[in-house]
Amino acid sequence: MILGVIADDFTGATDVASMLVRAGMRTVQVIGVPEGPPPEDADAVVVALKSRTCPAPQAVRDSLQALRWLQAGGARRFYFKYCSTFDSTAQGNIGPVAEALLDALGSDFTIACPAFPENGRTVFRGHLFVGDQLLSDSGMREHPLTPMTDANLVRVLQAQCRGRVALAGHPVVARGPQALRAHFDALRAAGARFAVVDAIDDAALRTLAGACAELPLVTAGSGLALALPAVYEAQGLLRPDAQAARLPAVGGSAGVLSGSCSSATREQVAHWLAQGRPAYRVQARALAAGEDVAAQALDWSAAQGETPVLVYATAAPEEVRAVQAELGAQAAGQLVEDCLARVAAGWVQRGVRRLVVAGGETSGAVVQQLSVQRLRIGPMIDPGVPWTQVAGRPLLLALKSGNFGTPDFFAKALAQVQ
Ligand SMILES: Nc1ncnc2c1ncn2[C@@H]1O[C@H](COP(=O)(O)OP(=O)(O)OP(=O)(O)O)[C@@H](O)[C@H]1O
Ligand SMILES: O=C(O)[C@@H](O)C(=O)CO
Repeated sequence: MILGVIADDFTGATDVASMLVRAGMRTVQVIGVPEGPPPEDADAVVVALKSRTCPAPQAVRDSLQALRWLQAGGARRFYFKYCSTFDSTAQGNIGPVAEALLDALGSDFTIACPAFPENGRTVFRGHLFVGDQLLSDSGMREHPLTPMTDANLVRVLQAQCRGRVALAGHPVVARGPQALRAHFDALRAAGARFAVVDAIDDAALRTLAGACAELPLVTAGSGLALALPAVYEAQGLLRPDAQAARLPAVGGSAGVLSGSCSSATREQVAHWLAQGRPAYRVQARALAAGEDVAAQALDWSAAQGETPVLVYATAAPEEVRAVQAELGAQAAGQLVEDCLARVAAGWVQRGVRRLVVAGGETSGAVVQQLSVQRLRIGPMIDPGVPWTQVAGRPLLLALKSGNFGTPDFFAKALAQVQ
C-alpha cells in the first residue's frame, strides 16, 4: 500500500477512490475501520468513516484509529478527504481531525484544498466557488447540518484550528511545483501550520500534487487524488495499472434506489420518469402509518420482470419540509432509509446484481443492510461516481453523492456494466 486515505463520509470515500483508480492506482474501499490486515492487492486503501458531522472528539478518535490501521498496513502517505464544498461547522470537524493527524504523524505542516474543477468546485484567492457562485451564495448556505455561510476558506479553517492558517494563492501556484514548494517552506518557517491552496483547474491540482510530494499528510477534496498517482510514479513508487478499474461481469438483473432529495438527483429521477421507465414511489407518510411499503415495492418490482426499475423517495424541498414537520426530519429520514435498504436486500435475494443507489445516507443504509465490508473500485460513470464490486461477491454497486451526475445518470450507469 502506497497511500492511506481517511474519508469523512461514505460517498465521499467512493469519490476519492474513483479518482485514484482513474489514474491507475488499484484501490479498495473499506467501510469503517476494519480488523485484521489490509487487502493485499491494493496500491491505495480508502477508509470510509462517518465523521463529518459527529462530535469533533469522536471524529478525531475514529480518524486516528483509521490512521493507525493504515500505518500498520504499510501506508506511509496519508490523505484526509473531506467534501468539495468543505462541509463543516465552526467546531470542525476538518480542523480538529487534520491537526490530530498531523500530531500523530509528527508533522507540522499540510495543505487544504477542496477544489474539484470537473464538478465545478474551484478555489481562488482562498475563496471556494461552486460553479459561478461563491460557496456562501450556493445551496450549501442552507444545508441542514453544515450550512456554509463563508466562502473564505482561510477564515473557515482558522476558526476550527489551533495552528495558523495561511494562503498559497493563484500567482504562486501558476509558477509551478518548485515555486509552490518554496512558498510552503516560507509559510512554514513563518509559523503557518496549514496552507489553503488556490486551484482553478486540473493543471493547478497537478502543480499542487508535485509540491506536496514529500508531505506525509495532505487534506483535500477528491480533485487532488487525480494528480497524485503521477507523482508516485515519478518517485518510482507506483507502476500505474491500466486495468485498475476492471470489474468482472456479474450478470443478473439491475435496479435503482433513490433516497436523495438533492437537486441533481431530482433531475435524474425526473429524467427516468420522463422516459417512461418503471418507477415506484415510496411515501414517508405511508411508512409512518405502518404500511409495509418495502414489501409492496418488492411485489411491484417482481411484476416488472427483468426490466430495471427505480424505487425512489426523492421529493421536492417543500414536500420534504411538510413531511419533516409532521414526522420529524430524523424519523422521516430513518423510515425512508430503512425501507430502501429492505428493498435492496429483497432485490439482491431475488437476483439483482447491479444496483445504483443515490444519496450518501441512503447508500450507508443499503451497504449496512447488505453487510458490505469492502468495495473494489471500478470504472467511473460520472466524475466522483464509480461502479464498485462488493469484495468476494458477484454484486456491483454504484453509490452516488446527492449532487453528482448528469440527468441521464441512472440509465447511463446501468448500461455501463454487465
Ligand atoms: N420524501 C422524503 N421525505 C423525507 N425524508 C426523505 C424523503 N426522501 C428521502 N428522505 C431522506 O433524506 C435523506 C437524504 O440524505 P442522503 O444522504 O441519502 O441524500 P443526499 O443528502 O442528497 O446525498 P449526499 O449526502 O451524498 O449529498 C435520507 O435520510 C432520506 O431517507
Ligand atoms: O467531495 C464531494 O463533493 C463528495 O465526495 C462528497 O463528499 C459528498 O458528500
